[in-house]
Amino acid sequence: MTLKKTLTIAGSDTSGGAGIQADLKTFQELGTYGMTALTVVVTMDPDNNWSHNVYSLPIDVVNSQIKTALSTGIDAVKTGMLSTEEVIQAAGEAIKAWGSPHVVIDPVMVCKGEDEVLNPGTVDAMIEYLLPRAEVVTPNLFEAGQLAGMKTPGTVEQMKAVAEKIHSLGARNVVIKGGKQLQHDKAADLFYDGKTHLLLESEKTDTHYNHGAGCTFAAAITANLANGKDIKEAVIEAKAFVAAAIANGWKLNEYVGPVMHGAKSRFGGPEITTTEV
Ligand SMILES: Nc1ncnc2c1ncn2[C@@H]1O[C@H](COP(=O)(O)OP(=O)(O)O)[C@@H](O)[C@H]1O
Ligand SMILES: Cc1ncc(COP(=O)(O)O)c(C=O)c1O
Repeated sequence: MTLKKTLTIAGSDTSGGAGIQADLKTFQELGTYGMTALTVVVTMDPDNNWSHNVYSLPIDVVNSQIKTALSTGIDAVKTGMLSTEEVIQAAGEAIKAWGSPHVVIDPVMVCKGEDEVLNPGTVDAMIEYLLPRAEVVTPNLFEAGQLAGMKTPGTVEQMKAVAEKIHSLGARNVVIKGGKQLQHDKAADLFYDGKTHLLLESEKTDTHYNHGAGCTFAAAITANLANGKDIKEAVIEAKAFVAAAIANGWKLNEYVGPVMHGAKSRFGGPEITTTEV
């Protein structure tokens, strides 16, 4: 049996819910063979309210992993937490040389909650090296505003304007995640392919146990693209996958509640409605 090969270039979340851990669990659930290029290791301090430590790997080590993985003939690539401009440039150049279209950019800038984990200046590098290579980019509201150089969108109309700006920077498709943040009765994301704005909606789960949702969503899109789905289908199915994962999120300890990456195959996923807006 030949499996489609998916690569994540991202950080390690030691707590297991986000980062490459989320990506590998998702790749596995969706029947692809996952490979990794680690950029940073994130640990949490149990003696200091679970505050985050971020340890960056040397650029040579990052490059060597990317080269190893791409040499195997990868079908789709995802990027997640890329700690420095140097790593963003390296990832972008390797993806360009690789030359295949299935590139999912999750422009991770902050972890959910408080901790700033990315250095300032990385936004410009993402715009230069990653957006022009993206089949799809998946910012949350804050990240979308940063990429567009506009204020953080707070309404669907504002999301549309921001999506158009990000598309003009070279990303072929844009999904802005309204998620829990957007003042809206559903969990709503805006999908823009350069022609049509589609609002994707599912029931909003009332939970704090959503750690890793963004990574899981982007990883599911990546696996779906590797498996041959078109971009719209890949995004809609990924939304159902992550919605099920959030609905079954659970408490790891008093600080963090990860999503359950394998929920959809066990319990099914919700219906996603799509409306042109
Ligand atoms: N409470 C929720 N109920 C259902 N879906 C949600 C909820 N929160 C987020 N989502 C969905 O999960 C996906 C990831 O979004 P989000 O968690 O906001 O990303 P990020 O982790 O990057 O901030 C999106 O499709 C979003 O709409
Ligand atoms: C390595 C890593 N990548 C990405 C994220 C972003 O996680 P989320 O999917 O919850 O936005 C985190 C947050 O802790 C992380 O530690």
